[in-house]
Amino acid sequence: MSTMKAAVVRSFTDDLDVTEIEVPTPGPYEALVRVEYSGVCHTDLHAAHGDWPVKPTPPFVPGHEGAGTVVAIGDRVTRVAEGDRVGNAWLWSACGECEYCETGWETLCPNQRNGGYAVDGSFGQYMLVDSRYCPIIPDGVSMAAVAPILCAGVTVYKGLKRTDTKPGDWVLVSGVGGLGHIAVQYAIAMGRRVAAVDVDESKLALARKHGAEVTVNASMSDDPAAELQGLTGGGVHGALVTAVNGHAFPQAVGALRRGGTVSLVGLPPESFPLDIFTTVLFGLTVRGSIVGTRKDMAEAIDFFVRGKIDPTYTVRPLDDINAIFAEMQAGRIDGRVVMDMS
Ligand SMILES: NC(=O)c1ccc[n+]([C@@H]2O[C@H](COP(=O)([O-])OP(=O)(O)OC[C@H]3O[C@@H](n4cnc5c(N)ncnc54)[C@H](O)[C@@H]3O)[C@@H](O)[C@H]2O)c1
Ligand SMILES: CCCCCCO
Ligand SMILES: [Zn+2]
Ligand SMILES: [Zn+2]
Repeated sequence: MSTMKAAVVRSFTDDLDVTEIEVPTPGPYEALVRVEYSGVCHTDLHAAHGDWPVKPTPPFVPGHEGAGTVVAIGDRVTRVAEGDRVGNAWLWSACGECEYCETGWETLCPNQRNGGYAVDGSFGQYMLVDSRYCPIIPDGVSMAAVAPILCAGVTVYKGLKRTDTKPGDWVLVSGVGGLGHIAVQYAIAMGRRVAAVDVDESKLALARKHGAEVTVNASMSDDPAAELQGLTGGGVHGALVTAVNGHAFPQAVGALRRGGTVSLVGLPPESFPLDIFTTVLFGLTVRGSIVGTRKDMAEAIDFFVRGKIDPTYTVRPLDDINAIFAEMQAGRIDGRVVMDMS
């Protein structure tokens, strides 16, 4: 039995256990991947804490922004071969047969399996992927830099598409952390004008660095929504909320122009009030958006390959995972942390 180093969630209240575990064996449609880098998504922190109603079952290995090289394949695999560069993703697999899979909405598949949640993920030196769903990583790009695209990138790209905005429209990015700072870049690349809101000045500086025209610090504003309405000449046409605090959600709705759409992506385990009268009177749309399909993933990676997206990231060792989670919980991570799995 060969072993690998991995960070394991053994309980929702303890630190992750960085230890040696067995290297898995690929099933018929699976590939075994030597992980080179893995991004750390706030979802991994939610997972490790059991934040959500549908909880993972410890022990498990989190991580769904893993990038690496195929080292073994199952006997039914045709889409990838040994030596290919692939990633894992939240959408680890889907059924391919339900009404959602049949209509381009595999991300809504009720039979989907999720990487780093129901299936061990990329916080280890090896991981399994479903060869029919794993993202393909083109040659010639940095594995460390592409890792954040595998969740943060595809999620904000899809979430921006779901704001129903067009080039020249104002888009608010609420929360400019791992997802949000990449959202600013996709929005700019998609021709939108970007407003950004966060509660941390260094995050807002990062938003401006990546192209945000106006920024608002919600922790220093009496009414962030009104301020954004003023700064954008009547409100934003679309909003993408990636914030990890419920207060950001009604603020984003309040920042919308008449007829505007807010795409909810952030997942603080909370709810928020939605004013019925103004939602109806102003014809507002409030919708949830979950990661992206394989097609969205390929498109999001293509934006990156063409140099339109430049994730801000810090490379750290797997051994730092508990410190990384503590810093993330405290809002002290600018951009993305990418762990070196060598
Ligand atoms: N829907 C999806 O498909 C999907 C995909 C990936 C991540 N997520 C979720 O998105 C959220 C963000 O993930 P991340 O990795 O970017 O997290 P992150 O910790 O890197 O960033 C969160 C950001 O929210 C900001 N924030 C906190 N309170 C705020 C407030 N009141 N107003 C505005 N901003 C505020 C923080 O300062 C930080 O910049 C998490 O809840 C994660 O689970 C959802
Ligand atoms: C419901 C959880 C969605 C998490 C997406 C990947 O971060
Ligand atoms: Zn994620
Ligand atoms: Zn399905």
